[in-house]
Amino acid sequence: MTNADAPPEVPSPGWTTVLPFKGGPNAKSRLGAPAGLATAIALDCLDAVLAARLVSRVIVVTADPGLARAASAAGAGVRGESRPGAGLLAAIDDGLRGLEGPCAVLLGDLPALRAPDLDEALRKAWETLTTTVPSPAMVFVPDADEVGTVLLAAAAPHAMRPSFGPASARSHADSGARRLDLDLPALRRDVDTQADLAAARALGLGRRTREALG
Ligand SMILES: Nc1nc2c(ncn2[C@@H]2O[C@H](COP(=O)(O)OP(=O)(O)OP(=O)(O)O)[C@@H](O)[C@H]2O)c(=O)[nH]1
Ligand SMILES: C[C@H](OP(=O)(O)O)C(=O)O
Repeated sequence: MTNADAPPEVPSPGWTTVLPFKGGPNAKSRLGAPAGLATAIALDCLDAVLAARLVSRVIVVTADPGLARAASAAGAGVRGESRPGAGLLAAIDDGLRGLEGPCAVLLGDLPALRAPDLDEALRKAWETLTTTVPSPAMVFVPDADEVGTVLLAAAAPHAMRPSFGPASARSHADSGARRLDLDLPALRRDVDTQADLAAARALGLGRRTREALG
């Protein structure tokens, strides 16, 4: 197919993006990270989301007062957890409550993420949600290991059925979400372990994470 034959790009509207941050002393426990590193990873990810052109509103959900202050100072809307300690899915529910229009949940442990990566993913998400027949209710991007999920998106919050947790890529696919095939390694590089952190470093870490690592 030549460029002249390519279908026209579907313009994407602005997205509300929900970012859950656990924070506190138990954040990134598998990484064995000191609190400063977990916070740096979260805030680098937030910076990329705030800079994305297709993101019109950012909602951070966290029970961590320090992260809440930093996220608010950076320009994000911040919500506390209505049921602290109830876990990730409860926090995501808090973030999605009362939203309207296209919305995405992005997990907040992506320290190599850049704004153009997220823009490309959201553009593809909108195209897939609006032009695929039959249209999927949700789309998702699996993590680099193909086990977890980094991004889940829908045209409206009532269509969101998040099933983040163990093997969530499979759970989201089983629930009818369409997988987005994207060549965006930094978007898919979540950091759970030291090996993941080394892989993220090779892609290029955000400033705060670099500084936290010395
Ligand atoms: N608000 C909120 N965010 C959470 C919660 N659990 C996980 N998250 C966030 O969801 C994303 C993915 O979670 P994980 O990779 O399991 O992160 P984590 O729980 O800090 O890491 P581990 O302790 O190693 O499991 C990260 O951005 C976490 O901060 C929670 O209970 N509340
Ligand atoms: C929550 C989970 O994240 P992971 O623990 O795999 O980072 C997921 O991908 O759904």
